[in-house]
Amino acid sequence: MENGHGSTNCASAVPEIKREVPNILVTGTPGVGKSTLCAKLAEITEMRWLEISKIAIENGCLEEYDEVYKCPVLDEDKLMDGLEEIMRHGGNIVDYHSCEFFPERWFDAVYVLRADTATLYDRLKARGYEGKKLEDNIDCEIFQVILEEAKSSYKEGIVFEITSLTEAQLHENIEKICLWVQKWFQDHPT
Ligand SMILES: Nc1ncnc2c1ncn2[C@@H]1O[C@H](COP(=O)(O)OP(=O)(O)O)[C@@H](O)[C@H]1O
Repeated sequence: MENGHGSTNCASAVPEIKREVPNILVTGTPGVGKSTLCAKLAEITEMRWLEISKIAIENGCLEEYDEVYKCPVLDEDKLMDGLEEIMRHGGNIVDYHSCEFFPERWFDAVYVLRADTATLYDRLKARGYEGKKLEDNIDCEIFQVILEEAKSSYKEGIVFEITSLTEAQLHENIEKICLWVQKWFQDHPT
């Protein structure tokens, strides 16, 4: 089966089952606030927070090390195969800074977090990013690369752009997503 970009992976041969709990993808440039949002959301909804970067390391799903960006490169197929079963059953909040390689059928909602340049710069600097890695991540946000990726990989109606720069916005976003989850349950009675 194809994902949003036409690539394939062998896990998609597994027959689909009807999810009783939705799957949510939270994506965006590093530093936009994905982990902060996901941690809170997982606590409130009791859904499972899947930090893809950590899962990839823990399960040996890394192919090589990118010296320019100083980060590991994912073995996407191995990772997708490993996650297939857990995603089929639903109840997951997937947290990753890219979104085009996940199978489209996995997600019921895709939240793309956005941040302004000044805030993102400070956050990434504080994290120790510098040089090309810092510049490219800032450019990625300015040119809304992840938002465009999400829009071209998932159905328009399930992609939501949100901003999480302050505590107040964080709470607004949590409320908004919790309402979306409630509505999903109403629309998908068991
Ligand atoms: N809504 C928010 N209000 C204030 N600070 C935030 C908010 N969201 C994230 N941060 C801060 O921004 C930094 C990056 O957030 P993080 O959740 O780690 O981003 P990501 O997971 O997208 O890389 C952290 O220091 C975090 O405390």
